[in-house]
Amino acid sequence: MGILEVKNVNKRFGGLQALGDVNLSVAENTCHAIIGPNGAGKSTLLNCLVGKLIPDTGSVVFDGNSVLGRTPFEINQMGISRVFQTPEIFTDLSVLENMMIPILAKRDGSFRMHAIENMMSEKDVLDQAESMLVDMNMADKRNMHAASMSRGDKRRLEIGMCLSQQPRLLLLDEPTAGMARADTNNTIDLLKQIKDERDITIAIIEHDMHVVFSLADRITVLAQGSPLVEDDPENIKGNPKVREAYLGETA
Ligand SMILES: Nc1ncnc2c1ncn2[C@@H]1O[C@H](COP(=O)(O)OP(=O)(O)OP(=O)(O)O)[C@@H](O)[C@H]1O
Repeated sequence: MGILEVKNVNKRFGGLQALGDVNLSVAENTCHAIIGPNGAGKSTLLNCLVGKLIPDTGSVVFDGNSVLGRTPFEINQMGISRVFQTPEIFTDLSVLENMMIPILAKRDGSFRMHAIENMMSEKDVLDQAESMLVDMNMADKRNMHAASMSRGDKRRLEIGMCLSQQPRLLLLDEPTAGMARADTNNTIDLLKQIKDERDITIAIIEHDMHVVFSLADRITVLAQGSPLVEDDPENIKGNPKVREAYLGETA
């Protein structure tokens, strides 16, 4: 039994079957990649896991509890954190202030913007944020304006902000989209480090096969809304069905 169990999930948008009978089991403390061509249903599936979409039928169970019917905030409190394609950071604030926000939100169960004014007097929150910046190799950037960071560093900060909430499942939605190769490689190294050092499960959607094969322990290929195959990376690489569906090659 995986930490995340998706069973017979269906989702239609009008006449379009975006997800058809999706089954997915993500084992605890592994990195599970979900790949597939454009329009295969990857983002729709991810949205069903975090409460942004509700499946028409089927179940989504995290650590023995259904996520269906819960708000994105409640699902986050259950231990699922999501990193979006575009970094979701506060560009007007410093790197340190950004890191403090999710820690405050987790502690208080909500976050109000005026809390920023008194944030620096919160010694425990400050210590946790500083410590996470050290873990992310960003301590030297603590006073930088978040807006002035590179795309790779913004993503590093955002991943750190997610981790500061101590999630058990980290969902990554194309974490290296739009990055230069050097930033992509730094992000791969960071995610490998997170995998090795933390008690965490990672599910990743990614188009860049270099990223997928560097990180994934298990891969599910979606095609036209349904799982085509699930296997280990080595077997996925050589699978003619995958090449045909995903790479557009004939077997
Ligand atoms: N809100 C929506 N309303 C109508 N159709 C939608 C909606 N969201 C997604 N779709 C459609 O559902 C299908 C699956 O889309 P989805 O974004 O999940 O695919 P994807 O695999 O994530 O694609 P990509 O790799 O291009 O991001 C597509 O045909 C898309 O146009």
